Amino acid sequence: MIEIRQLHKHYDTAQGRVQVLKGIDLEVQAGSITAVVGPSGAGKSTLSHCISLLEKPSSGQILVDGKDLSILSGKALRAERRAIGTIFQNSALLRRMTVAENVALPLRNLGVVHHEMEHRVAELLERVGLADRANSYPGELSGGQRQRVGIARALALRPRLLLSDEATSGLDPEATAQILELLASLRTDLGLAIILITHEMDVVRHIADRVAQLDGGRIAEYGELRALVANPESVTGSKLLPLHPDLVPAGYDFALTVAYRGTQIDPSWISKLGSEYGATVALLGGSVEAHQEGTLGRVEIGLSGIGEARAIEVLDGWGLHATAHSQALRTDKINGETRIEVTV
Ligand SMILES: Nc1ncnc2c1ncn2[C@@H]1O[C@H](COP(=O)(O)OP(=O)(O)OP(=O)(O)O)[C@@H](O)[C@H]1O
Repeated sequence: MIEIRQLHKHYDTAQGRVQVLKGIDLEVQAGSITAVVGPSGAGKSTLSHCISLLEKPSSGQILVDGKDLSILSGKALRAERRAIGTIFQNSALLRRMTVAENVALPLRNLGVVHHEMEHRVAELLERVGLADRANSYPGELSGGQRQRVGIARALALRPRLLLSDEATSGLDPEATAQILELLASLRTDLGLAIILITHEMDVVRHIADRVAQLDGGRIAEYGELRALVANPESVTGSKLLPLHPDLVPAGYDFALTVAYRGTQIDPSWISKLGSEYGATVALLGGSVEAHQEGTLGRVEIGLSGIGEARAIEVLDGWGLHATAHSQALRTDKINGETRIEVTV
């Protein structure tokens, strides 16, 4: 398990002290993926550099299975840093070395004997699906393949934490999907703790177990992905599955924001509101996606023919968390806009 406790980082500049990280607490269990998201300047890169021990935190702890790595330096730091493998946006491979030589680098630096090294490199390349490209040079590979070589190299010393710093930025959707599939399999098969620093909400939604929203050097929100999405008040949740809160359409009594809370939601719940409770439902907007642990969804509906409290109660019984629109929104009725009408 990786624990980051009260991590602070400041820089002293000619203009004075810049406090970048202001007490970060994070806990990443083995076999789980935590995404760190946040706007530009929030401190994501600084956090990444501190976790990978490229930079020393000003204060706080980075505990790997209970051992504080932030206080180490020199030889002790080099030895313990092995617990943390990092993959970067540009994969950072050496262009004049083959794929196999790049993956072997950390093992070579450690003085691993030749035949053991060859065996391990072959195993790693097999793991990332590039066994047939051992003798290629990075320039001969696609961006996604280079990134997989970077992952193989990061795994060479059997780390317990894999830190992915914007590793899928700039990759096309297919290559991104392959990298995410690989990371998910590493989480499950090797029980790795993975920290994903990213600005790509699609990536987070597909793969993260927990999400930390960094803002101004602090964690503004932190929790299970499912819980954040199911909480209509969560800022992170609304970024993960954005809705466009809208007004109650003409002819409808009220509108609800409905978040999927359970993992087994009956997909016909909208029509059931009509067939079983006599409601008329307008679908105003929404986003529903299959996720590894079931369906994630946030949907906005307009309703009539049923009371608001009753609708909320019924939806709750189906594993759906409904919240009413604010009074201000309800008093304004919309006219003339195209709506998707659901016949129930
Ligand atoms: N070496 C440094 N000296 C002074 N200030 C720094 C230094 N490194 C980062 N900062 C400041 O810390 C803040 C956070 O920077 P950081 O690069 O960590 O943010 P970020 O969330 O990664 O942003 P982006 O998504 O744009 O890469 C910024 O205001 C930046 O100017």
